[in-house]
Parts: sequence; C-alpha cells; structure tokens
Amino acid sequence: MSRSGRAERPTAMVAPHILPQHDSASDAPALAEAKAALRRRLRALRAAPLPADTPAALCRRMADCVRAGLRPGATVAAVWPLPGEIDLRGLCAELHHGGYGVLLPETPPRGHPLRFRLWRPGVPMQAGRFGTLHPDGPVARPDFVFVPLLGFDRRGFRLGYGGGYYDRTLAGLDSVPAAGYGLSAQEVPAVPVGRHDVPLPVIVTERETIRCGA
Ligand SMILES: Nc1nc2c(c(=O)[nH]1)N(C=O)[C@@H](CNc1ccc(C(=O)N[C@@H](CCC(=O)O)C(=O)O)cc1)CN2
Ligand SMILES: Nc1ncnc2c1ncn2[C@@H]1O[C@H](COP(=O)(O)OP(=O)(O)OP(=O)(O)O)[C@@H](O)[C@H]1O
Repeated sequence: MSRSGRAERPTAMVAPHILPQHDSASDAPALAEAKAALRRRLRALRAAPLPADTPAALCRRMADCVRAGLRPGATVAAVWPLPGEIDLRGLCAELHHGGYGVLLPETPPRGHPLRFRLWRPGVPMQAGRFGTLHPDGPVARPDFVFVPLLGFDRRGFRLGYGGGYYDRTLAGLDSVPAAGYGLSAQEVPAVPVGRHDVPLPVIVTERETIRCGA
C-alpha cells in the first residue's frame, strides 16, 4: 500500500518507462505513483551509513567539473543541505575561495521555479519552505547548476523530492549547463519519466562523472 492508503499499481512497478503520457501539466496518476514508490525506496536507502571518504570524493569531482567548464567569476548554483543529504558546504566554501559566485536556491510555492541568491561564508541564512535555508544575498542567474537528486539513471533522468522545482527552473533558464550529483548507490536502471522530465547531460557521483547518453 502507498502512504496515501491506495494500492500501488503493478504496471508502475514493472515497466515505469512505458507508462502512458498525460495531457495536463501534472504527471498522470500512475506515473506520479511510480515516482512516489521509487522515492520511498530511495529515501530508505539513504539511511545507510556512508564510508567516511564518500562526501569528500563527491565534492572533489564536483569541484573538478566546475573548474573544467567555467572560469572564476562565473556563478554556480549548489544547495544547502537538508537532513540526510550530502553536505555541499565544503564545496561551496571551496568554490567561493576559488573566485566563483556561489548561488543557493530559495524555495518558492509549488509550481514556481527556484530563485537563486548569492552566498558567501558567514552570510545570514533564512528559513524557507520544506526546511530549506537560503542566503539573504542578491538574486542572481547561475551560469551552471548542480541538481540534487534522490535517484538517477544512466540516461540522465533524475528523481527529486517531487516538487518539480528543478525541471521548472532549468526549463526557464534557457539551456544553462547543469549536472546532477548524488551517490553511486542512488543509481536505478530506469527512472520513470513524464513529459516535463529533461535528462541531464552529466551526473557526478563519488565514483565517476557520467556523460549521459554518451
Ligand atoms: N538541499 C536541497 N535544497 C533544495 C532542494 C533539494 O532537493 N535539496 N530542492 C529540490 O527541489 C528544492 C526544495 N524542494 C523540496 C521539495 C519538497 C521537499 C519535501 O517534500 N520534503 C519532505 C521530506 C523529504 C525527505 O526528507 O526525504 C518533507 O518536507 O516532508 C523538500 C524540498 C530547493 N532546495
Ligand atoms: N516544467 C514543468 N512545467 C509544469 N509542470 C512540471 C514541470 N516540471 C515538472 N512538473 C510537474 O511537477 C510535478 C513534480 O515533478 P517531478 O515528480 O518530476 O519532481 P522532482 O523532479 O522529483 O522534484 P524536484 O525537481 O523538486 O527535485 C509533476 O506533476 C510534473 O509533471
């Protein structure tokens, strides 16, 4: 049974990649339920303890990814950690000290894109929706976006917390370069996708930098 008390649909579990498409702005119910079921599984998996060097290995790859593609002075969107997530605060500090502008998202009401604000070490953080924290710095446009995820596949599709925030945000940023990031343990064979889900070109894990679809 799902959290809502409804039975989960077997088709959604067996072949999530061939679910019928829906005509409205939201995902069709079967697709939404397939995503919700996968989210529950991936959240549970996140509770497992991590090897001590894993977060540092991931952050190192993410910093390399920025330095390979952008010059200092460019702005990079990261996130401030929510409980249970990989902590990118060390990466934020490293990028800031390397001359990059570090942006963090402010979470708007559901249905709206994220707004990114400039962060620097010590800047006051404001409490936002869903327990998120954002800096009170000026709003700025990212030159590059790191996209958090609960799960991903090798095609570059990802699953987040279900707000649809990143798909909306990237759709509004006119082909800004972006990379997903997460743990290799968060990889699944095929994330269930709807018409708003746009695959990411790159996903960085602690083990590899995946060029999706390559
Ligand atoms: N650190 C971080 N910041 C982020 C995101 C993220 O994934 N990670 N977001 C990515 O879009 C946006 C916030 N989106 C969110 C959308 C829904 C929920 C949410 O429903 N949270 C659940 C608990 C989820 C869990 O702990 O697994 C809740 O509040 O009950 C949280 C954030 C912007 N900031
Ligand atoms: N660009 C968009 N325009 C309209 N609706 C969208 C857009 N992107 C996503 N949605 C809708 O938002 C809802 C949540 O999307 P989805 O389940 O893909 O979220 P998510 O990627 O897990 O969340 P997040 O991006 O916040 O981490 C779905 O109903 C989806 O169809």
